[in-house]
Amino acid sequence: MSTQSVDIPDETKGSQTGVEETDEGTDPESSDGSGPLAGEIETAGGADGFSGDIDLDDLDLDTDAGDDSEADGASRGLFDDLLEGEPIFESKEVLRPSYTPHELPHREEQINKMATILVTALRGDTPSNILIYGKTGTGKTASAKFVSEELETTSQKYEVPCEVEYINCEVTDTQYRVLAQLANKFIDKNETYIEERTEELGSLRDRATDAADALEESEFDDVEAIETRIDELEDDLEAFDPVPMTGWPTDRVYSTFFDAVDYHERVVVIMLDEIDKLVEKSGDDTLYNLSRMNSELENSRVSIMGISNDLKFTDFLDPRVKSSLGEEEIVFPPYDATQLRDILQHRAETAFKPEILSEDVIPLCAAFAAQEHGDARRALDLLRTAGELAERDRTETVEEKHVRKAQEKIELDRVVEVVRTLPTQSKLVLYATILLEKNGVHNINTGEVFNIYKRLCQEIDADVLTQRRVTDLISELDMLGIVNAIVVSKGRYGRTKEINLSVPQEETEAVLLSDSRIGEVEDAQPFVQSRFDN
Ligand SMILES: Nc1ncnc2c1ncn2[C@@H]1O[C@H](COP(=O)(O)OP(=O)(O)OP(=O)(O)O)[C@@H](O)[C@H]1O
Repeated sequence: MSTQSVDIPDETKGSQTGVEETDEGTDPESSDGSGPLAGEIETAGGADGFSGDIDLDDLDLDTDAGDDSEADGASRGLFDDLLEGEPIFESKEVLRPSYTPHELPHREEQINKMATILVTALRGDTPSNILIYGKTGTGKTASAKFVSEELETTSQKYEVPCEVEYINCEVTDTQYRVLAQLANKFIDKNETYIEERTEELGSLRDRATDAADALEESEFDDVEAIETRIDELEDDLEAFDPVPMTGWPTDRVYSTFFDAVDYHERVVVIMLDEIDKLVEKSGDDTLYNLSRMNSELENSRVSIMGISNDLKFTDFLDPRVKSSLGEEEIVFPPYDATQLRDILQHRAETAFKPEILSEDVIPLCAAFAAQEHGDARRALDLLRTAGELAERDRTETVEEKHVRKAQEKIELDRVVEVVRTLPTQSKLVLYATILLEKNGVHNINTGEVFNIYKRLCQEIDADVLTQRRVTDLISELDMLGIVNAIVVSKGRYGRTKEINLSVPQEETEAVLLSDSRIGEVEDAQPFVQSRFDN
């Protein structure tokens, strides 16, 4: 609260601190209540009030009434202030990653290819398995989800049973979890199927009880047969046993999943997003089991759609899995700046109020994102952040400078996240580098980093790694883009690394010190300095 007192307009302060106002203040209605931090100001007024002819009772009353209405005014003012001015966004949601666009410009070719393969499902046959590749932000998930939704809608229209199940393998990354999640999803679907079917049969039974010819078009000979079928369905419903998140042997999870899928006739498409993460974490057993299911299923058919950022992940697969999974491959190339411009243009039309974006905003966002690696997610993030910064500046339009600031902010957020999640030893190595830079050392060599690092470890009682290991950690920091380490030859003295920080020093240091362990190094300056004095 205290910081808000800075914003109080002078005239408001005057009217509330003045002694002559105190009497009026007894009437809560008369207080304008617009000044934040009223309590503070009111106390000052009250103190003044003792010097005049004011009844103490009045004074008490005054203080209370003033406090209430002013406190109320403070919070109202806070939001009123922020709501002031024309909003920039029509719907910010449209720019968030969770939003699924209805149109995906520049992905027609890939979408058509997927549809051509999956249409088989609508004819009741098994579609080929599909592997989708492409770098991050190239629209793989968005396109696959778009096609799946269309597939499910069309299957309902033509009453061909076809279902798509989506699993993100970055989150669900073991065979147990994948199979358990699928089993439970299919059990849920089977429950709904049984409820609908029992209802249909119940109504058929009622009609058949009234008039026997109601059964003519059905598969049942008499009412009793319907009753028996309803009982069977109800028994099945009772028998479904959802898989717990841990604890069962894998073959029991697999057979529960298998039975759930095969419960009735349908084609099932299993979409495994970030499939490379699953293989990396737990090998290719899941894929092996899923890809050989069709030969054993009696009622249903399964097709797999794998999505991966990593073009090489199939190198780690068993050759049988590899050939089965990659029956069809679709590549999503990175977007170029012109394509990104189109994508942003489409989204911006619904996301922003009309005429809010100045001319160069979209081209600049597209150019920045194209420089990265043609990532639409990055382009959309930039546009949204630029809008938010403009909103914060309370300007009426989003300008080029907002995009540039957004680019810096996103980059800094990335650095903060990477640094925050480094292991302690890497943080110590990085902190040693920062301390050296702060002391004016450039082109730092590994030995210098190692010496300061050792002192830091001693300060906080951490294990000291060997210089060789520290060199490896420096290489890792280089790969993460946090430092820049180049190998230079020192002639007959051999080779060494020259290390420079590639991220903003102050912010990075602040992130490091927010780690309680690193924060223990209270004042590292003296010993760093002493190293240079020697
Ligand atoms: N052609 C496009 N038109 C409109 N929006 C797009 C297009 N391509 C991608 N996007 C948007 O970009 C963001 C990232 O797309 P998506 O999640 O599909 O990428 P991805 O290739 O699956 O990336 P990752 O591999 O990182 O998951 C999403 O918000 C998506 O809506």
